[in-house]
Amino acid sequence: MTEPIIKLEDVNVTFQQKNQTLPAVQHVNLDINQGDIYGIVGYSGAGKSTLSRTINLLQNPTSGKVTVNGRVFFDQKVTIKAKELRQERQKIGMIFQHFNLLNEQTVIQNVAFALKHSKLKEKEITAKAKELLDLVGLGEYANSYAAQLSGGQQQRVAIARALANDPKILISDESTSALDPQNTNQILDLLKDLNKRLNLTVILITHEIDAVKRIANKVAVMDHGQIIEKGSLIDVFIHPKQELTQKLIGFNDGPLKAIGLLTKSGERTQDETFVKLTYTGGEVNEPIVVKLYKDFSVAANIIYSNVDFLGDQLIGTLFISLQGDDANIRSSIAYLNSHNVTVEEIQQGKKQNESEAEAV
Ligand SMILES: Nc1ncnc2c1ncn2[C@@H]1O[C@H](COP(=O)(O)OP(=O)(O)OP(=O)(O)O)[C@@H](O)[C@H]1O
Repeated sequence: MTEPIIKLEDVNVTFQQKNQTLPAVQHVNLDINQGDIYGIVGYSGAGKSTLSRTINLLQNPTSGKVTVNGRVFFDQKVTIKAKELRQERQKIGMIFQHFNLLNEQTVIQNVAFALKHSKLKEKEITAKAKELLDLVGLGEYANSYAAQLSGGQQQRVAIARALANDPKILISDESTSALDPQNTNQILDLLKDLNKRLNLTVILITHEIDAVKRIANKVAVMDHGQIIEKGSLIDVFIHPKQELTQKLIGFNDGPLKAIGLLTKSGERTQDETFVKLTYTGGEVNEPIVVKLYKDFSVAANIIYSNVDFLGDQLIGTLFISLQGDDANIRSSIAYLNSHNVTVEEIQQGKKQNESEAEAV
């Protein structure tokens, strides 16, 4: 297995504020692989920016270990010389909510500015800046002034500037937070495109879960300086374990409440088995309800169904009640499991009580 491009081991950052000690980042362990789009999501103050700044030592950890591109930057103390750190930082581009462009300079001058200290000659710098502007779809705006561009276009210039030194990693710290939904999606799609074309590793710091949903393949949820949940986007979205994760992703507990109420009111009989089915796109190509009835004599009533997208992956969710002979119900669940449908049985007692408690 290849080494992660970024490895954070038990990273802590503590700030002293007056007489108080503030643990901004606590015991963070994170492996980010080359080519990942890693979403780091959480509410304001969770420690996301501070954590991302430890990657290039813009913020020194209080303790822990930071390894980037195979170089140990920090191991309980800074372990890299200042000059080498400057070189290594060039491999890590950053973009922010505010574009920080030089408004009185042209777009191409803004990008060329990042190459000022490179070994390239002036002509080469101009050619490279033009190439970068083409890459972000702004070639025709090269000679416009930064201030004349829309927010989305200005963020594109900032992206071109961040890519000037051919970084392997791009840290996007709330880069779409100041943009309207259309520009947000265009910038996110550009990041995804750059990730594919350049094999660029992207760290997407955001409080907007939809941004993560649109382009990330991995996600970490931060709360009070800690990573409380992390993993592949699909796993975390389908099986969110922490309450905060459920809240962030807008986990719909309506179906559980409905099942609780149905059983409580006696509308449904005790011999029903309630299940939640989850499947990813293309995997369910037989009509489940018909199949269960025809082959297993199990009647399936749909309580709730939904389809959602994670990137371009379709995720289907179905809450159904199964009625029939117990052995047949078991066989039908086994059938579903063997057809790439995740089946979760809803323990009426437990989930019902939980959902009732929430409903009060
Ligand atoms: N340089 C600093 N000195 C003291 N406290 C700081 C410093 N930087 C951040 N903090 C504090 O650390 C905590 C985490 O801040 P951080 O900016 O990392 O959170 P965040 O999740 O990125 O939120 P936001 O999106 O609002 O910036 C906050 O309580 C913040 O006030």
